Amino acid sequence: MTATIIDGKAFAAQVRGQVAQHVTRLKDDHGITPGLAVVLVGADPASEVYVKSKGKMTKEVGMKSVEHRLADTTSEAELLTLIDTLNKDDTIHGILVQLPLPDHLNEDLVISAIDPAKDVDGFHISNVGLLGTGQKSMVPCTPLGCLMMLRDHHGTLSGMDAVVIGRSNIVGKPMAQLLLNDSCTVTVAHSRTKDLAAVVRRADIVIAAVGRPEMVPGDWIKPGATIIDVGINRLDAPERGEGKTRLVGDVDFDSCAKVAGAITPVPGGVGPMTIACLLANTVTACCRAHDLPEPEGLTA
Ligand SMILES: Nc1nc2c(c(=O)[nH]1)N[C@@H](CN(C=O)c1ccc(C(=O)N[C@@H](CCC(=O)O)C(=O)O)cc1)CN2
Repeated sequence: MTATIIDGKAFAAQVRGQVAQHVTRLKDDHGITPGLAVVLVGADPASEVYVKSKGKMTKEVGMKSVEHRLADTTSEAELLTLIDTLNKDDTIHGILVQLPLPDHLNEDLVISAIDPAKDVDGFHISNVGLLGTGQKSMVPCTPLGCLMMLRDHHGTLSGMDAVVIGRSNIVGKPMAQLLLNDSCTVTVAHSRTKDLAAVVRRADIVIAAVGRPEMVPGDWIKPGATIIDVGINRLDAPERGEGKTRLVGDVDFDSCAKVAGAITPVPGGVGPMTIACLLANTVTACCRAHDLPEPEGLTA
């Protein structure tokens, strides 16, 4: 078998197109422009790239984009004051603090300062609780993107056996919750899971989100299974020239693609969906703030 490649880059462009249509409607029919504020503390090179990309795509879909770039010496009090100002700003519907934060800042405390209604990352404890109880919430962008790709590929996920490898608060746990809400039978595997190969082998859906390059080999995969690879690992690639690198996922793409029914590539799979879903969440937050119907197909 050779797996179908699920093209996250193309799908993300489609989602951004839908977001742009909703933005036009909000502007034309209601005089409202959705606004997203992104806060970056410090100068982590990867975060710089993601924040720049978020600003560019926010503007491309017609939304207001605000960027706050703070020095890595910024105190917790200064950051909390900025969040408070953004919480009170009616032109801002979504607030995102880029992670990771410098070590001296407490991520939990910072996230808990964001108004849950503007928490377009879905990391606030109120949103975690709402998702966990199957209620309307803001949903973390990466798992939402994975869910959209799975629904698009399969239609319904009901009754499917899903294994999520990784139990992070940002991906693994919310992903498991979303799959459960879609009536999958869900196993969350992690570093202490016994016989991980056997656990993965029974899955119709494998979500790999461990952050270990090419950890899942093809002989762990049930023939025909769908693999969503969340890993983004940068490896040295001297074969491409001095100082060159290449990106790989958490699954060994070549061996897995021979067995799976469908697979997301890295790059060009889950990554682009993360930013598309951030824009979708901002439109959703804007509609909720103004008591307007939510955009269909862009929420969980
Ligand atoms: N507050 C948040 N911080 C972080 C999040 C998040 O969702 N919220 N996620 C990641 C980083 N991230 C967005 O912020 C992100 C990661 C990767 C991509 C992406 O498109 N990746 C490309 C490859 C890019 C490259 O060449 O390096 C791909 O996979 O094709 C987008 C967004 C951590 N922080």
